[in-house]
Amino acid sequence: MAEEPSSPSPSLSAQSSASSAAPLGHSVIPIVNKLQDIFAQLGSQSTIELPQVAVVGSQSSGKSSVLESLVGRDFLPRGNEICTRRPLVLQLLQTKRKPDGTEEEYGEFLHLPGKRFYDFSEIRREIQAETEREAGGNKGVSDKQIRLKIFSPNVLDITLVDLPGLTKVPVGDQPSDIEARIRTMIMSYIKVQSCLILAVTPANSDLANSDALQMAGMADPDGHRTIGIITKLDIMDRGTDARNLLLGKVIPLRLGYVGVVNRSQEDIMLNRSIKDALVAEENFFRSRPVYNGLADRCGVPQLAKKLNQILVQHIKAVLPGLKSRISTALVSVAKEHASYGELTESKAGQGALLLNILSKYSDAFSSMVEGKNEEMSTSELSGGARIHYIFQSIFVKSLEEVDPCEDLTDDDIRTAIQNATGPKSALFVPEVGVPFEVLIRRQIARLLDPSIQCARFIYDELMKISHRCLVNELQRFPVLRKRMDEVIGNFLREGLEPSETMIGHIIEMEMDYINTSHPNFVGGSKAVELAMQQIKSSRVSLPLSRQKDGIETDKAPTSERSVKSRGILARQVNGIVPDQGVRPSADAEKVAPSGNSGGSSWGISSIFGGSDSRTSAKEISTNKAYNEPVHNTELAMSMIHLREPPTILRPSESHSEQEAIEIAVTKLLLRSYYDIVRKNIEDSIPKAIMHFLVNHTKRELHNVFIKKLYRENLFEEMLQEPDEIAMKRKRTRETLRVLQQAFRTLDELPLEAETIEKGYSVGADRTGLPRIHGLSTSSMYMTSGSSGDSFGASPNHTKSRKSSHSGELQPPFYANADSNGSGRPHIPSLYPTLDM
Ligand SMILES: Nc1nc2c(ncn2[C@@H]2O[C@H](COP(=O)(O)OP(=O)(O)OP(=O)(O)O)[C@@H](O)[C@H]2O)c(=O)[nH]1
Repeated sequence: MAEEPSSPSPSLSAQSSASSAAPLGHSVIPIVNKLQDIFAQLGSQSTIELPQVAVVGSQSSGKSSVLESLVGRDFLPRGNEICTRRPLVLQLLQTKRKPDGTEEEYGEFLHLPGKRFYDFSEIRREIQAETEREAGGNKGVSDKQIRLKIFSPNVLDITLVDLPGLTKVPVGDQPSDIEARIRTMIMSYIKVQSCLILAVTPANSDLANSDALQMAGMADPDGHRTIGIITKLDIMDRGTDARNLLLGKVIPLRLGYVGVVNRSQEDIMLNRSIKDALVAEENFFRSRPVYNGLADRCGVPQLAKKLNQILVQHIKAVLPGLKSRISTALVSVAKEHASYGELTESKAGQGALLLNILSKYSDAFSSMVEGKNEEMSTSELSGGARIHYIFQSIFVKSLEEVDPCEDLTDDDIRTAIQNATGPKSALFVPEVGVPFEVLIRRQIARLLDPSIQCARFIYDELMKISHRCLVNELQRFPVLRKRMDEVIGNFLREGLEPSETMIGHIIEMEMDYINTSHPNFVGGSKAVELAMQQIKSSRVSLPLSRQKDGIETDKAPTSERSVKSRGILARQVNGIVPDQGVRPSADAEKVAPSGNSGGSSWGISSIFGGSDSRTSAKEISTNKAYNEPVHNTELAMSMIHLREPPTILRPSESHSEQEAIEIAVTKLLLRSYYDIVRKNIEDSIPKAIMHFLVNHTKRELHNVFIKKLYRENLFEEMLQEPDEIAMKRKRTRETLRVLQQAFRTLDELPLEAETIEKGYSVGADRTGLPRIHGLSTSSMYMTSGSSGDSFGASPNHTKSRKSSHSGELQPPFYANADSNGSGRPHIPSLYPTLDM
């Protein structure tokens, strides 16, 4: 056994030499710890999954003891009765030795910031006290972490998590489902992909029943991040050893096993130090020939080194993601910071700032209206698109749906015709032209309301757009925002007035001159022709019985009649759908066959100023009106009494065919002309609104802002910012600084680190050990010659072992590295039980 006489008693401090074998790890892990602190400062620790090492196992399997040995100090509550009852997150941080060679080791709790614990037994007491604060004094378990940092020159940089041990039977305050609860808690740590799992199983228990391996198998089925730890090698039954366990022959594990000997309860009671324990452990392995050749998997120092190597690779793997997260955060924080702007004190600076804001606002407003805004939503219409929608899909569509004759009954038309005839009606044929004009004006007037409404809608839209401009930038200037809102509100209201006036003019213009010469207007003769056709077809379509029974026919429900005549009447001429309900009145039907062929003589002249034989119909109605008093003549022989004219006079009830034609013609004319006006309105109202309101605002807004707000004496007041903004600016600046620092820290990673260790692929090489970027990890572990030697694996010894195994050229203490001795490079599944 080649012992190094000069070497100090092996403790973790001895690992500093081992760690120098893998300096890359040390260039990375401090960065991660730095980042951890940075993110803790940012209060977003949970957003980054930093690599951790969690210890799992059943109760009293030796988890805390393993951790303690790794740290090299006594500080964890340990023992048969004392268990881990809250997760303890332990961050080991390597510090530099002081120039005078002395070392300083201390712990610091997150819940007691700034308080350094130099006495490690005090740390233990604090852990116990803190455990009880949260989980009570009677075996209760809590998932609330205790966070502890250990600063020491004697540790490797690793974050470790000590977890409560798995237990089956509830004791003390433990709830009945304690096992399930602890499993869930453990799972929440070890399921995280960046968590390395130390699955602790005591050597004196059955590995096949190991809770630790079972849970690790669930969390890490591929075994990429599970290291098996076999404790209590010293108290195995006489005649048994853990060689096969360590070689993975019982349950193979990709990352293999490390066997350790911790202090026994007796050792603890005797206050045996960890240093002594490590010496004892070393002696233990040295004195057991069965463990010869397994130096790489025996002892706490080996575990520490192995862990560190793997951890480095883990960190490497998460770095790019980390970096991109930081840069994303950086971008958004920088943006937020920029939105708070810089403080501007000078008048000139304030003026420039104000001017800039006003210009940007006006530009943003125009962009939104024009649809050039970069932040335009893709989920809904906004800005100009909404304006277009209001014009086309609301305004135009609503107008298109209006039927000008919808609210005009035949009686209305008849009344209008008779009123237009005036006193001469009995003698002369009236013009349809006059009632047409009266009626069409009435219809055109109806267009005013929707047009005004349309303008108001657009006004509302512009208001909305204005509220959406520069929201972020103006956040810091509430006074300015308010003043700008006022200015633009007033300005838009002012813009609404001329547009409404213009709309009024447009409608009045349409009403003022009814252009019956419009080329698209159906015209009188065509209308008459169409009306005649309608009447004719409706008559043809009437059942014979109804034709005979005039009164009944007249009183038949309109709907029934219209439905029947619809098929024949519904023809579109010049864009006009003839009135489907038009039908001859009872009188008309009676009169028509009596030979008044006047229908054929109807033409444009008769409508717009011509004369015709409308007399008969009129006469009938007049006669009828006078007939009633005549019945009473015998009662008034001497004096002829006139019936009092009724206060309200209705049009004559007699309906001639001519009248029916008149009504039909009027409707045709109304529809045709209304169509022309509607098209004009649909076209000119949006134009008026665009010109007087929308574009006017776009053009003038900037000038108006300058005129109303750009006053030197107002700068101060308008650029006032709330305290909250100043605070936010300060906070984001700080966050930004921290993030930038984090980003730089990541950038400072030595290039070689990037290239040499690009993450470990756990594919095993021929040694059965994981490969790290093409390098066998064995070569890395081999650099720890001291530890190999410390178990007496002298070079010679090594050689002999090497040759004893399969003849392959590989380091001796890996000679049996393939977990099942088959030389199989890969262990496909983690837990197939291999019987020996
Ligand atoms: N002989 C011997 N005793 C050990 C070994 N490891 C741990 N022990 C003892 O086993 C007992 C439990 O050890 P702990 O380290 O507290 O075990 P734990 O898994 O952390 O326990 P819980 O936190 O309660 O689940 C203690 O008395 C230790 O001294 C070992 O390798 N050999």
